[in-house]
Amino acid sequence: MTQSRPPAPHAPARDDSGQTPLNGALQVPADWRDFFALTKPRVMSLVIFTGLCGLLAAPERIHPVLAFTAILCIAVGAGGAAALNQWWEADLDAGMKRTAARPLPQGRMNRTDARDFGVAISAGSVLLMGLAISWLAAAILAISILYYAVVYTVWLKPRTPQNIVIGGGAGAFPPLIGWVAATGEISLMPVLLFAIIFFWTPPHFWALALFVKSDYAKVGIPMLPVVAGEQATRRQILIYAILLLPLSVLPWWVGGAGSIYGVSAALLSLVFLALSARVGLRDRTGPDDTMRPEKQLFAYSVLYLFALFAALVVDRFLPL
Ligand code: HEM
Ligand SMILES: CC(C)=CCC/C(C)=C/CC/C(C)=C/COP(=O)(O)OP(=O)(O)O
Repeated sequence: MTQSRPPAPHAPARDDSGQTPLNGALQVPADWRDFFALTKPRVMSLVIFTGLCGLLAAPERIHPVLAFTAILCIAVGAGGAAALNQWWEADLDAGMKRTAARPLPQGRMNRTDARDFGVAISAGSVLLMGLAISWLAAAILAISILYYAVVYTVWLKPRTPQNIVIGGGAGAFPPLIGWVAATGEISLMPVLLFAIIFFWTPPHFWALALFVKSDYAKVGIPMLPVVAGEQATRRQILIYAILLLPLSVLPWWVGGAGSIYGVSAALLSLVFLALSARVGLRDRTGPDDTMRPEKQLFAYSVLYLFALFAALVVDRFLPL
């Protein structure tokens, strides 16, 4: 039977000692579900999927046990980085509707436990990747963890509206890591896969930022719609979607993928461009606007990346 947990009060102020949860006392001691939630499993599912596709699309095969270990390391490393992100941002998360139900703002976990968990599983994943797979893959995994947990979360996010453009590099590493785990080296194809996610990230995130703008404004995070306004954000979304179209077909153009991938990439990116144009060319919205085109673009962005990377793998095993 599922254990029922009492609703926790909305978290108030920051605990400066960093030793206790935000609302002073634990409401319910943390259990595995809280630690699991700390890894942002829904977001990381796509990170893991793109990492797996990078590994499967590579021209060399490794033993299934090693392949499983490599993907496990990517998953655990990404989860560790997500835990560190939430440890650092616990007070901000408490102030935003979208994030207030997370374990730390809800007082289900000590902040130090979240930090220690994040450090332990991040370090463990890098060490295992190095010992079992390769130190090059381990080094790239370590860079991506530090990129997300430190460069993006601590440095860029609170400082610049270009935070996710530069920070987008963090989420673009998994297919590169998967590829390097399989082949032991970096080549053009994994760099192209990195570039695709890098250019996909701004429309993915800014579509969401447009409809949760007030949350970010409330806690003082300088996301683009807050700082530059809605219209500028809409134009930027469109620009990145235009760039993504030729970029997504480049793996086929350079001969790194076949026509199943090429046709899929073109079709998927055309739909992405159409939805982005609907958002990008939209006039000002009023306060009661449902932001349906923005919500649809965000949902499609997730589907897009799943489908694009799935096409890459199908293409690899069913070349036409
Ligand atoms: C700097 C880069 C990125 C930022 C700032 C960002 C931000 C976000 C945010 C704020 C959400 C809403 C999540 C929530 O409310 O819990 C989200 C959802 C999501 N993101 Fe990203 N994202 C980024 C990159 C990526 C990357 C690289 C991937 C995967 C390759 C990814 C996959 C997802 C998925 C799958 C969801 C939907 C989760 C759900 O179904 O609830 N994101 N993203
Ligand atoms: C292997 C490895 C380390 C991969 C990195 C994974 C990854 C997808 C990084 C991108 C960042 C991400 C999910 C940001 C969420 O934004 P946020 O943290 O600003 O969102 P929030 O407001 O929901 O906390």
